[in-house]
Amino acid sequence: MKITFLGGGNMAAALIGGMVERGFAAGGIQVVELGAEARARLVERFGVRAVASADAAALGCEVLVLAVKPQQMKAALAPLAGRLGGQLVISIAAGLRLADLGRWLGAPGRPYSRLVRCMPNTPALIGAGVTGLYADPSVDAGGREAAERVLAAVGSTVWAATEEQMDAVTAISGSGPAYVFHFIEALEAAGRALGFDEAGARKLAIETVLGAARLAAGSEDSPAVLREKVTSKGGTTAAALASLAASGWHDALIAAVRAAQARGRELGAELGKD
Ligand SMILES: NC(=O)C1=CN([C@@H]2O[C@H](COP(=O)(O)OP(=O)(O)OC[C@H]3O[C@@H](n4cnc5c(N)ncnc54)[C@H](OP(=O)(O)O)[C@@H]3O)[C@@H](O)[C@H]2O)C=CC1
Ligand SMILES: O=C(O)[C@@H]1CCC=N1
Repeated sequence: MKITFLGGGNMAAALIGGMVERGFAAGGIQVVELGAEARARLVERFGVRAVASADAAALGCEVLVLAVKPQQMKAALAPLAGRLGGQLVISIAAGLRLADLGRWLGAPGRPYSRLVRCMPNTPALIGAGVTGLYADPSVDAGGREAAERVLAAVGSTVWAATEEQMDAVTAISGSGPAYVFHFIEALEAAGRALGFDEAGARKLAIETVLGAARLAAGSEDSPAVLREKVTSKGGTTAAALASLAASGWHDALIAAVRAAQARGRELGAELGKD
């Protein structure tokens, strides 16, 4: 499968790195990226072809992945408008709606509809991503399978029932790694405050999150039951969890996810006006 990325930043690099690592031929991957340094890095790291603008070779792909920032999308698509000939287009942009992408990509009066919205996350780089997908209703089973094949190469996939749900996917798992890194930072800071050096505190924090996530993923017990199994009556964990509850962190996290979802909707509405 020939695949071209429009935009070669953080998320495109995570997807490309994960795909190449998992046996996707680098020769079949091209990147259209404005930045000369970013292009050179992609060529050096992954052996892909990187160009500054979408030439005929770049558009001679089966799958085009839109991986520029939402605010950059309309301008990035302008040179492609009306030039696509049936390629499956996968947008990974937060918020942007299929109808607006289709309008920007199509010819006047003829919106492009072979479109799938996807929301991956950066653990794709190590094949441990999770991606939500939603296809325009006109995309056939072959198109849906092709989108799923690309994203399944770098982790697991979940189909959303409605396009609206993509803003929720973005808020939970797209942005989610940042919440987890923030948690690791806090646990590491606690380790430092309790006398460990940086390396020791970081190792304790990261290995705890890694081990707990692996245990949760492989266990028949729910996360709540696993938590209870750590929490001895009258013990240390109970003291920590009571302190966390008093700080309202559980509701704070739910509010944070809702804020991310609202921002996704806002981006879609704001940017789609044009
Ligand atoms: N980062 C993440 O964890 C995730 C991001 N996403 C989505 O992925 C998309 C990209 O995000 P991210 O990788 O973080 O952003 P980056 O800014 O790292 O990557 C975007 C890249 O596209 C380049 N670019 C801008 N305009 C054009 C153009 N017209 N043609 C070609 N290249 C262009 C940018 O160059 P320059 O820097 O010079 O502007 C930049 O290198 C976003 O839409 C985001 O919503 C989705 C899931 C997770
Ligand atoms: O922060 C963002 O907007 C993007 C989308 C999900 C993760 N990063």
